[in-house]
Amino acid sequence: MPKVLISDKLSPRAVDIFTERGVDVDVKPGLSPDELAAIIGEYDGLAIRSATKVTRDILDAAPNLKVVGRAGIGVDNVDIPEATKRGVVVMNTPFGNAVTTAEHAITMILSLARQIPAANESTQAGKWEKSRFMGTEITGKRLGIIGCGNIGAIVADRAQGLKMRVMGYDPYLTPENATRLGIEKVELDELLAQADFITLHTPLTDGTRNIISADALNKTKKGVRIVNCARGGLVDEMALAAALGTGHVAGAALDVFENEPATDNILFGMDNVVATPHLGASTTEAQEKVALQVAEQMADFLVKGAVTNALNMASVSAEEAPILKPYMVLGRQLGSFLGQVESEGLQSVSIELDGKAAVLNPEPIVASTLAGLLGPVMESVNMVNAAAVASANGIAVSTVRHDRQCDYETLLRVTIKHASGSRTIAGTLVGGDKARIVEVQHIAVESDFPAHLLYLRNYDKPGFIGDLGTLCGKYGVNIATFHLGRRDVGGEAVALVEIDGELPDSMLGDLRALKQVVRVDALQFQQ
Ligand SMILES: NC(=O)C1=CN([C@@H]2O[C@H](COP(=O)(O)OP(=O)(O)OC[C@H]3O[C@@H](n4cnc5c(N)ncnc54)[C@H](O)[C@@H]3O)[C@@H](O)[C@H]2O)C=CC1
Ligand SMILES: O=C(O)CCC(=O)C(=O)O
Repeated sequence: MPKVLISDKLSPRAVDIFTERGVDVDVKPGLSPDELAAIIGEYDGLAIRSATKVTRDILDAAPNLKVVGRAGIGVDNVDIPEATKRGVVVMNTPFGNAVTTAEHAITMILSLARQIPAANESTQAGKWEKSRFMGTEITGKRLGIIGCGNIGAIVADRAQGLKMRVMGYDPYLTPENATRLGIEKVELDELLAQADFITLHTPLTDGTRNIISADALNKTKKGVRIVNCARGGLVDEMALAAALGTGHVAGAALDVFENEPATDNILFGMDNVVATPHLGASTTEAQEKVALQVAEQMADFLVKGAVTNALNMASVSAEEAPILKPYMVLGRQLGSFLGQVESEGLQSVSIELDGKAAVLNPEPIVASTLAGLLGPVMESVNMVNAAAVASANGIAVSTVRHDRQCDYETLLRVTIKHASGSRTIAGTLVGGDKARIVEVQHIAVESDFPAHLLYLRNYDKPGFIGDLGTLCGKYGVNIATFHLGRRDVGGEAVALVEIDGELPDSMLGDLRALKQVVRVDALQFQQ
């Protein structure tokens, strides 16, 4: 039974879902990095929110880890490139807390406009400072949204309900979507110059770090108010403190900070600052949704092979997973055959899907084929990183889905081009799920993918089988199955010979010396 660790505070519904779906679960929030590293080796899955940092050190200590599930949106606490290298799928729940976070941003806008937190504190302290808390109306004010994705779009909708005029800066926002969302699409400088309120809703990336810098703040309108419910690091906190100090920025409401937990920060204690401790996603409804969703996704992956909302792998639905699985095995074995035969100078790979295979989601099949192909040549290649590894090594990958009559009910063909030529192999599924070779170099020949297979290219001449049998006898190698194919009588031929156990190295030399033999490869297949 797969085993998952929940290392942050998640709704208890997650435990129920894991248990109902056949996954063992331990709940241990608040572990230090060392404590987590000491136990993570036992687990197949790790479910987190934002407190757990999934670093290279944690991944190094997790040889069995297959999936990290983030109950939330931002995954900047997970080292995705390192997870990918190790074949660990990283999933998030991209929608579960979006409404709640957008509502927090709207709350922050209103809190700033009417100075609610400070007014509350003063009133409850027995002061009656009516004239100190003069507010600003938000009706008709310009709201600039930086990042108009899921959350930004919901903020735009709610702000329009409050009669704000909404503009947005997002390089990936199409004019059509901007019109549909009622957002005036502008460049960053225009937004900075015109907005009365600026709210941030981008991920933290190299492109967005310090997007609100000292320079950007200089371009803003005097009296602007700034809201950040996305990530600390988007706003330069020193520059913001300076701009608040001069009064150029009238107020800032921050849910997120450069260093969290933020127990000390240059902005704390300033009159016009509202701060919350990363509460954007903290409503009962959102936490229920993300916990439930992450548990469902992780359990479906670990139990059925379904992949949903992964950031480093193609999606596979729970319905598709059992159908795709045998094709992924077939692709891996065909790839492995070619990868063992031809390991040098790979230039391109073409994966053709014919018959029933042509209507399937090709991405997982292609990923598995590439993992099989590159595995014998490169270390640490897996389904999760195979496409990236191929691309990084300049190997062009193409997929062809044929819409034509096929001799087989279903067929996969893999063709590679390498420095000195090309190789091709095709396979089918027998009985719906058993991988079988049906062609090598366009020569019809049938074989399973046994643990040990001799692949011989020879000439179709009398004496070959006798010579091969004699050598096997001499070395004590038992032939389990024997399959022959030829292009034409007396011409190029192929033999696929299943043997019981590994081929002795010295026998390989003797086989290659046989006069009818062109090449011999001793192949091994994962069972
Ligand atoms: N405070 C909290 O508790 C929460 C914070 N978040 C944060 O909110 C962020 C946004 O979440 P979603 O809207 O769901 O993500 P999303 O991926 O739907 O939207 C992000 C948008 O940012 C845009 N973007 C990327 N680079 C940009 C750039 N350089 N300039 C302007 N726009 C850029 C993208 O095109 C995209 O439209 C998350 O990445 C997460 O860090 C999310 C949930 C809760
Ligand atoms: O889990 C949380 O409380 C934080 C949520 C968040 O920041 C996110 O989903 O990106």
